[in-house]
Amino acid sequence: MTNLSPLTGSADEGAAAAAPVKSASAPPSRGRSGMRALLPSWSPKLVIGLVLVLGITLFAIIGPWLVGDPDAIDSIGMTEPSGEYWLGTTQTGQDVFAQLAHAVRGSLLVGLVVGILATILSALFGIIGGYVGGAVDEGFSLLSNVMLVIPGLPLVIVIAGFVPPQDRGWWTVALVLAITGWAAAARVLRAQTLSLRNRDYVAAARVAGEKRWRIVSVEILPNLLPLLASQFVFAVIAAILAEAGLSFLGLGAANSHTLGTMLYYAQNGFALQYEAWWWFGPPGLMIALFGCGLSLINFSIDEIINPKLRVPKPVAAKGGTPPPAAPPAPVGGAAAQAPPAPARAADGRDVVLSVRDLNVIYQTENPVHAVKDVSITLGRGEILGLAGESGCGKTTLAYAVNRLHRPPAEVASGSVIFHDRDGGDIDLLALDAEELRQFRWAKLSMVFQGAMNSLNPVISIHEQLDDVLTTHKPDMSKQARRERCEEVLRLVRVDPTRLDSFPHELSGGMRQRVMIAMAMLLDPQVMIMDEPTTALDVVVQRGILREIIRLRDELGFAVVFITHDLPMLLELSDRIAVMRAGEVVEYAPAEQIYERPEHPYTRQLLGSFPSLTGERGAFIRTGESSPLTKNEGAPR
Ligand SMILES: Nc1ncnc2c1ncn2[C@@H]1O[C@H](COP(=O)(O)OP(=O)(O)OP(=O)(O)O)[C@@H](O)[C@H]1O
Repeated sequence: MTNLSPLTGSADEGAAAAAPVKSASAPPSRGRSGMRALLPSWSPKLVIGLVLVLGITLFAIIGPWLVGDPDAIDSIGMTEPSGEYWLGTTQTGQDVFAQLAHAVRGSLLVGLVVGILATILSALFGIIGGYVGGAVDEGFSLLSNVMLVIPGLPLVIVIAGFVPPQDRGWWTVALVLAITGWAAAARVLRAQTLSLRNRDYVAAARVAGEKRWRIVSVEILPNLLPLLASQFVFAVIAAILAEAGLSFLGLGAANSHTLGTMLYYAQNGFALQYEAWWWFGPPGLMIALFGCGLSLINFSIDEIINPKLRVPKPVAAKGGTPPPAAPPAPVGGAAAQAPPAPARAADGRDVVLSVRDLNVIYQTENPVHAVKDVSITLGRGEILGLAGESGCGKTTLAYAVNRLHRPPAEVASGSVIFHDRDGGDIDLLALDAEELRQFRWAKLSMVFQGAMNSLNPVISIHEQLDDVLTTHKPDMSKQARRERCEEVLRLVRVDPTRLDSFPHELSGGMRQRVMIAMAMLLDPQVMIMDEPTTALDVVVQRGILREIIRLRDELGFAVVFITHDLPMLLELSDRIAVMRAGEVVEYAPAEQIYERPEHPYTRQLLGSFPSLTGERGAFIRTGESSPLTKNEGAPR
């Protein structure tokens, strides 16, 4: 059995399959290119945050040049805001507006310096320690742990108090705050780095001989950027607040103007008692507005840095007219509107699932019509193969059938009806969240692409299987749940003593079988398997496929088996649907697909597998039984 090699002569067609599709329901694209594509969408939160932060920063930069000397004393004493003094004067006649301009600059400098220093320190100790490991990590961890257990504020007070007031400028305070403020962030970064360094792409970079500094800066650092950015923002806010607190205690930057020192002098000048709101109000408001602005930007940081988290906006058509909205998922009476499903599939089986004219579109800047007018009927106990080259829409179809698709994917039209064993029809596109939760897994389960990595590494196999039972069958006793878990493991030929193992203690094939066992736990009527054996070697793959056929024969569930491996499907399936660029181009019994393929694309797919015509394709060429023959129940 070979994997699908790139189809000769089909490069354009393959590109067409993956290319954004402009269809009647897909509005004209207004794609962003280059750097613009990297920009986040302008959410109100981000806009307000940026306006606040940039406005205050601008005031801090140019304000001090436009105002007079903030320390100049005037004999007019404390006066309310007026045309001459926009924010009034202090007890000693100093201009509050002039003080505010210098104070905002001072506080922002403290915040910026602390933000930069604390982020550098936390990145250095957290990321380097986490990646290098060993003695370096232990040393760095010890240091950050020590910094964490020392109570922060008293330490800041001691350090700040140690520096004589005349030497205590804003930079001294900033240094003290940075030294005491990096440890918690370093711990988080270390934990994240430990997890990232075991990822496959980092291992691949290591094997490829990349230097350590490059692995850290190119493979690991970009994944930590959202964390670093929010830690920076948090450090800036915390520093401005801490400086204000220190100054309020008289331990702040004695010879500098900051918002904290302004509040300190306002308090010492009895501004509250004199109800001189113009003295203590503006600095307090500035701190609140700047913190608020940074927090709002912080909300958008993940979206800015991680393209996966960007919420796609509906794309407007040229000329400002909104695009024709995709019809919403049918509700309520959708089953009635859909063409009635045949009671029996073509081969005489009862129908368990019927998909009619399903359309799924990824509503991105360049909408992708990934599933086009697909209609398929799954018979009870049938194995339906879904074949087609990469990107033709197989996974999108499977997800939409199970309502697992997420924005930007939208079901534009069509229906998916489940014909229950008990007689009722269930319109899957009309189920609400709770109905869907009860339906999934109990009646239709799914084995995902790369399933062997879907098990949680820190939870035992038993707990993971047990979770499914406790969720769907809360009345089942503990003993009965254990017995059912053992039973399904036996069904997939994994020793039940493995129940208490953790995923890493099992081989890839065993993990795959456990996932299939999990999908069978609730005795579903349909199982969708999305390339469940792709990552496995051929021998293990065949073993698992044989189990699937045996289990189907024993338990009678239907299977939708998705793969690009057409020869495998020919051996496994009753019927095969061949997909191309989102459409089902041929849908027929497996024998017919093999013997009399009608569509040129099916012929092209078949022709691309050398084993079909070579020595090893005996079953395919002659119809002779192979070790993997349908309805064969013999164990490996
Ligand atoms: N989140 C997304 N946003 C935009 N387009 C997407 C998204 N996910 C998938 N697509 C597009 O939808 C089309 C179908 O993708 P799908 O993953 O369903 O293909 P597939 O046949 O399952 O491929 P494979 O066998 O490689 O998994 C592709 O053109 C793909 O680029």
